[in-house]
Amino acid sequence: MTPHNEAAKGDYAATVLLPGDPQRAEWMAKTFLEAPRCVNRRRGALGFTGLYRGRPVSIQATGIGVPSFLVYVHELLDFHGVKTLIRTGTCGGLTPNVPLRSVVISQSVRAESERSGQVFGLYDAAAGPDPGLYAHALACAAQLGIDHQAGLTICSDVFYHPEGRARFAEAQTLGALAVDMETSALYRLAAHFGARALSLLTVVDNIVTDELTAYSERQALFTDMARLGLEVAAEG
Ligand SMILES: O=P(O)(O)O[C@H]1O[C@H](CO)[C@@H](O)[C@H]1O
Ligand SMILES: O=c1cc[nH]c(=O)[nH]1
Repeated sequence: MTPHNEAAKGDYAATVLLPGDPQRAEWMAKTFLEAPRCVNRRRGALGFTGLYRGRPVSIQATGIGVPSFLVYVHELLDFHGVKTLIRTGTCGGLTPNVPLRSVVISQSVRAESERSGQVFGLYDAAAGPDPGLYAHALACAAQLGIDHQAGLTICSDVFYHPEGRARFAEAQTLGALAVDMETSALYRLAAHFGARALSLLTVVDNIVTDELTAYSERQALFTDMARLGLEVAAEG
């Protein structure tokens, strides 16, 4: 048990999928895992453990933004000894070439703020995805016929920003594909603890074209990303 998670040692598998939204965590667990068991309800940050293709896998909701993410994932790594983290998040497309509902695989990440997620330098490691997980995700996505792109993603601390889309101009010149709010923390924290990490993101809106998916279609929307994350978890 930790201050934010009622699970006992041993309740989490060594590999944990990390959606932000607790409803996505519950849907993924009940849709894809055999014998899913809820291991955390504290603060509604639902966590589940079950089997995927006979191997133990957990799914833990992390909430919105780096501060929330750092709490839940630090405790998974430090207390529960988790070794592999696969974010199954959502993102906003930063280029018209990233189709709505497709999957972005974060090959590298830039935090919008240099200070984001840093605790006196603790997590200040040059960090990216685990090369093995990344390569495996690319191969699985191709094999499963999942519409995907891999590249630079941006991690922002602010969803509603007074500058609107203009604040992403520099990122767009760097070729950034999409923005989310947790991936830089994922890669930094995993590097600090010597864990493996990968961020998979479904495009739910596009900041350039103003296209938007409806929340009501989101379960079906996440099928590709969930399958991809679980396949990487099972074999990666
Ligand atoms: O859908 P999740 O996984 O929460 O991810 C994205 O959605 C939230 C913003 O709406 C942020 O957490 C962002 O990173
Ligand atoms: O526009 C978006 C969509 C999802 N997540 C974000 O952080 N931004």
